[in-house]
Amino acid sequence: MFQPTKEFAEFLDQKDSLSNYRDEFYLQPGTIYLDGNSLGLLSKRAEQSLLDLLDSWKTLAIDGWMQGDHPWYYFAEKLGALSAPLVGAKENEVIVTGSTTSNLHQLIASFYHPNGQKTKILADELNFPSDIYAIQSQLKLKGFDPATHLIQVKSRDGRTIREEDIIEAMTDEIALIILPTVLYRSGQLLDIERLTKAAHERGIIIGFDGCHSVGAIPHQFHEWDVDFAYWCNYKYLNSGPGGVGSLFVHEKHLGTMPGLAGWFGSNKEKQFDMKHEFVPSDTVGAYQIGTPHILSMAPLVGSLEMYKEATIERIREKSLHSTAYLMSLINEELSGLGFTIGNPHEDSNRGGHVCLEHDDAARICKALKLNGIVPDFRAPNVIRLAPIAFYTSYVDVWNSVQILKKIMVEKQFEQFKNEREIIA
Ligand SMILES: Cc1ncc(COP(=O)(O)O)c(C=O)c1O
Ligand SMILES: Nc1c(O)cccc1C(=O)C[C@H](N)C(=O)O
Repeated sequence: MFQPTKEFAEFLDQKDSLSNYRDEFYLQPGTIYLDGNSLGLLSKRAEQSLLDLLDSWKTLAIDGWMQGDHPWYYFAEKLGALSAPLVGAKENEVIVTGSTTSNLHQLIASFYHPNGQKTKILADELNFPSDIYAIQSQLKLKGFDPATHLIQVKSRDGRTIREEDIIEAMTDEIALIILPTVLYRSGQLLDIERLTKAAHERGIIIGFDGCHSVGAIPHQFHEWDVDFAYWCNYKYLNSGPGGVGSLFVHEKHLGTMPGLAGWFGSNKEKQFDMKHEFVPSDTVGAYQIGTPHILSMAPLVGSLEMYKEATIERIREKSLHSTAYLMSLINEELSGLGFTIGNPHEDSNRGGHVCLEHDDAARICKALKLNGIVPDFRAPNVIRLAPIAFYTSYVDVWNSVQILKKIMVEKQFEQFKNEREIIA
């Protein structure tokens, strides 16, 4: 279905209905950026919305809370409502607040209610470390030993987690399940609907870390009955380093007390009554704690506008096509050079990046960077390559594989130590 020539890459670019978005991003000349799954690039619209919010501070000062195009008091709710279509949520189910890890703390504090023999938390052994640290510390706060109360489903191949194994681990002792939607290293996409159904049949609450899928893959969190989810906005959603995270809580759980209360979780009419009795918002806004980080939320305005236009369905379609194209070029051009494609191959199980394994991965990444290609390295042996629907062209993908081939044939990587940098 794909041809390995440059002309074919150019032909794909001509047919690409999202190609007009590329010029909206700050792409550095001479660089092909394949790391938008870790930190997305700045778009001109996101930059403008940040400048707009700065201006509201400049011109309105304290009145910016209730005035201007984006009154700060309602900004987190407004951005949540704008994000809702990306994850198949209702407007009152998504809020932009906190960071991925602090949101997970809030959600465990709210949804982990050990009771009788149901006292354990189920996760997987390949999840991102920060999630595991949060679970361990929340277990300790409840007086449990993570060594016995955190159950981590094992991977059979070191890359992926079998859904059957997860379901088998949903025993009578499990009170809460936390899983990634897409695994950060291998890019495996889990069947969220199936796992949610299996958890609920066993009376278990289930939540998902959507860092590696939201903005690349459409979800239907409300319809699938997912209890909660949380994600960052600085990867596919291009909201900038340290950009504020998001959380989803299913409508059926709204109207109850959050585990960690703070005045910005209040009912908005009552917040400034300054009473010591906390009255939570009846929306997902209840899960906020302190004052919203307005300037770190601002780029999302421009970014979400682009998603509204482009639609997450078209983005997923191009992303799947680009990663399939990348895999076909890897198979065609790099065979016999020691590479293995570690991500699932089927569209239904694949996230937004390609996981390329090699024993010399760390130093191949260094050689790629020297040649103007930006991947990232994940120990022990993974090069992650993410063609981003908004700004990576098919010619970029073609050029990247050609450069990688040259690096391997000329053994350019041998000039480096096979060790990661401080930030991999
Ligand atoms: C899957 C996953 N979970 C959690 C995190 C931690 O996010 P944060 O640093 O925003 O809390 C990241 C990325 O850093 C991630 O990729
Ligand atoms: N959050 C990051 C950061 O503050 C610095 C460097 C990278 C990150 C990341 O997001 C890494 C990313 N979660 C990963 O999948 O590895």
